[in-house]
Parts: sequence; structure tokens; C-alpha cells
Amino acid sequence: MLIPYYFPIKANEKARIAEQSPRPFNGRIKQLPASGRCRVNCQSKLCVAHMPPEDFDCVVIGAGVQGCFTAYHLAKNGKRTLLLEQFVLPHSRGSSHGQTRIIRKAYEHDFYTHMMAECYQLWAQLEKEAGVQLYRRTGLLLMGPEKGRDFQLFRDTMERNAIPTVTLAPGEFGRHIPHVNRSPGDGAIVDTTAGVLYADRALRAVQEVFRRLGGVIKDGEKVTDVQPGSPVAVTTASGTYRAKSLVITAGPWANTLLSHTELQLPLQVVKINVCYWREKTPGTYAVRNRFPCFLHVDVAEHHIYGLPSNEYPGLVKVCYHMGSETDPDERDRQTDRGDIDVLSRYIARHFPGLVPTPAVVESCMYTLTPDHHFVLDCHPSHRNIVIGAGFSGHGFKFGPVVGKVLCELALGRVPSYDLSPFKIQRFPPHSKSAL
Ligand SMILES: Cc1cc2nc3c(=O)[nH]c(=O)nc-3n(C[C@H](O)[C@H](O)[C@H](O)COP(=O)(O)OP(=O)(O)OC[C@H]3O[C@@H](n4cnc5c(N)ncnc54)[C@H](O)[C@@H]3O)c2cc1C
Ligand SMILES: O=C(O)[C@@H]1CCCCN1
Repeated sequence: MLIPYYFPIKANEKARIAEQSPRPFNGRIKQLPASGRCRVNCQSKLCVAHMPPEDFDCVVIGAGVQGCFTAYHLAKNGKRTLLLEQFVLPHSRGSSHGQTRIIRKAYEHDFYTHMMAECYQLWAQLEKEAGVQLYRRTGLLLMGPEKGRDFQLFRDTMERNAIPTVTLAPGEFGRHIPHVNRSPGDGAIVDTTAGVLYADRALRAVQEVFRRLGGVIKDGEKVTDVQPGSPVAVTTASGTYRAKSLVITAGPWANTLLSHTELQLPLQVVKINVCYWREKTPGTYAVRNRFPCFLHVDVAEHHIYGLPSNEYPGLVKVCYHMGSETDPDERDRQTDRGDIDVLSRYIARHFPGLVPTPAVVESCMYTLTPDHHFVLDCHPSHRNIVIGAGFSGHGFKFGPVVGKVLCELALGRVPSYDLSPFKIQRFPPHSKSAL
């Protein structure tokens, strides 16, 4: 259920969460003696539960795209940084896995388009540092009712920001974009800066550079407790780590982590069916034949988008920009396929060169905020805890800049961007009657 406000957790809820969390050494750093050595005479040489804490400048929880880039920027700033990940890396249980993501400057709001300029530079920098290609330019075809609100918002933002575009008049659409049936009344604009990011490869690259910079990644270590304070302490099954600041970039698990800090955000986690559709004639919509990414707005209740066939030869990724609510730990129990029915009808109507039954269906999750804008902010009660959450299905391309601003917040610096659209305070405050 969507929680329409943020609120401190009630005492009985906290007790329930505490009960479910295995807490080595009660998870309370203050119970360790000043020497940092185990005061419990457990006689075991392999005493994990009573290990002395380790000190870092910053601990980052969650090695998805946002946590990895935050850790990377912290390490670039010479900070001793620990990146903790609950699963063994690489994994496919969060939001950042998979082969591809769209990168584009086309947006409905200036503040995203402004951030994209630096994102492109930082992606290119990572490509150089890691010696791998992470971006392939394809362009993004924006389609939608020409008089519709969403289409106009995109078009106006692109115009205001002088994004290089090509507008396709109805008469010339088929010549440039063959094998796509355009709806009458639809406008079509190509953001020529857009393209594909190789997501899994990008995560590997940023983790590798982070390690090269002296950063420490501990995977297979789930954080089970957070003790706010200065230093802040986080506990996993392997021990307790202390740091001057903490960044929580836990994707769909953000609220689980935040429950240890008496904060809940209005986040809704949904499972996305990532569908690939077979080309009737291989190559029809191929990246090598310059078929672009596309975003079709106002064609269904939510946007429909796609990427050219590339990662799986002969298969085109076309997805619905919404899914059904899920518990991130029970993702595979969510079996709703209503979105796939919408997509099948869409494919049959608009993409005559695709078989309208998905050939491959993978899973991913969105963590949605009510306005679909990110949360990039300090914790309201603990300023050395920084939160990056609610990336609402469009955060990957921003990873390098999100990481930069979360790093700035963690270091107590003035962030490079106006973060007012991303503040926690934009959510209506806790109202007693609603609890
Ligand atoms: C199908 C799909 C398509 C998308 N398409 C695009 C696109 O085209 N372009 C774009 O820009 N964006 C896109 N996105 C959105 C983008 O992928 C996400 O916004 C982004 O990956 C979110 O990253 P994250 O780091 O916040 O979350 P995650 O990747 O989920 O990372 C959070 C990490 O925290 C770890 N964690 C959680 N709890 C704990 C704990 N207690 N202890 C330790 N570790 C923990 C998790 O295991 C996970 O690895 C898409 C998303 C999906 C699902
Ligand atoms: O961020 C993106 O570019 C895409 C657009 C459509 C929905 C999924 N994310």
C-alpha cells in the first residue's frame, strides 16, 4: 500500500522489525568497550559477533548503480569508503542489473535535462578509466499525441534547453523509422543525443575503478542494523562498522533500512516484467541498422518504451513503465501479467515486424515516489545519514551525478545542483490521524 507521507515508526513496529533482524552483539556499538575488543569472553578465535568495529570515513549501503557511483566519488575525494552489498556480486535481485538502459536528455523537467549534461561527461570519463564502452548512441524517438500534455512537456523542455533534435513530419516518418505504425495525431521527435548504456558492464566498471582507488567492497553482507550517531554504526552478520557518515542507497529496500532510523518514505516498490519480443525478420529493429530507442507517451495508462535489438540478437526490448506492487524479498511471487497483455496489444498495433508474444521475460523493480522524482537528501534527524532513494524507474542514466551529489552531502559540502525537487520535506508531513 502506498504510504502518502513520511513518518517516524511507532514503537511496536520498531519492536517487530528488531525481532526480525539478527543482531550480532545486540547491534549496539556502545556496548563495545573503548578498546574496541570483545568484552564477552567467548573464547572463540573466530568470534564474528564480537569483532571490533572498523572505522571508515563513509559507509555506503547498497551496490546498485547509485551506491557504486557514490562510493566511487567518495574514493575519488580520498575518503576511506566501505560499500556494503547484501547479495554476492553481480546479482539480479535489485534494480540495476540487466544489459541495457536508456540514456537521454529528453525530459519533462528542466532540472533533469540540466543534470544530464554532466552525466554524459562522467559516463565518458568512466569509459576512459575502465577502458570499456558503456554508451552507444542510437537516438531516442519520442512519440505521443501532439496535443497531449506529456508530449508537449518533453518537446518544450528539449526546445528550451536547445537539445539537438529532429522532428519527423507524418509524411517522412516511415522513411526514417520503417516498420513502425504511427498513430494518427501523434507527433514524433528524435533526441539525437540519446542512446543505450550497457548496465551490467557499467556496474562492473564503476566497482573496479572504486576498488582501484582503494575502496572496499564487502558483498554478501546484509546490513541488519543502523545506529545513528557520530560515528554512525552499521551491523552485518560479519561485524559492526563505524563511519563519520552513512549513505543509504538500498533501492527497493530503502524503507527497510530507514526503519532503523525512525523514518519511512512514501515509496512503492513494483515488479517490472522486462519483455523481449522476437523480430519476424532478424535485424528489422537492430541497433546496427540504426533503429533508435523509443518512448511512446499517452498511448496507454503509462508510457511504453523500447530499445533496439542488440543484447539478445533478434530480440527487441519493449516494456511498460509500470508494474504491480511487490515486497522486494518476494519479487517472484508477484505474477501479475496485465502489463504484458497491454504490451502484446501495443506490439500488434505499432510494431508489425515483431511477434506479439514475448520471447523472454525477465524481472526488475522500480521504487516509486508519489511524484516520480528522486529522493536525494540528508536524513531529517541525523544529518550524517544521506539518502538516495525512489529513483522511480529512470535513475540509471543519472548514476554518475547522483553519486556526486550524495558524496557532497555525505561530506557536508554544498551540492552542485539545486536539490529542492528531491527533498524529503516535499512529502506531506506525518499526520496523526492518518497513522
Ligand atoms: C526494467 C527497468 C528498466 C529501467 N530502465 C531505465 C532506463 O532506461 N534508464 C534509466 O535511466 N533508468 C532505468 N531504470 C531505472 C534504474 O535502473 C534504477 O533507477 C536504478 O537502477 C536504481 O538503482 P539503485 O542503486 O537505487 O537500486 P538497486 O540497484 O536496487 O541497488 C540497491 C542495492 O542495495 C542493496 N541492499 C538493499 N538492502 C541492503 C542491506 N540491508 N544490506 C546491504 N545491501 C542492501 C540491494 O541488494 C541492491 O543491490 C529501469 C529500471 C528497471 C527496473
Ligand atoms: O529512464 C528511461 O529513460 C526509461 C524511460 C521509460 C521508462 C523506463 N526508463
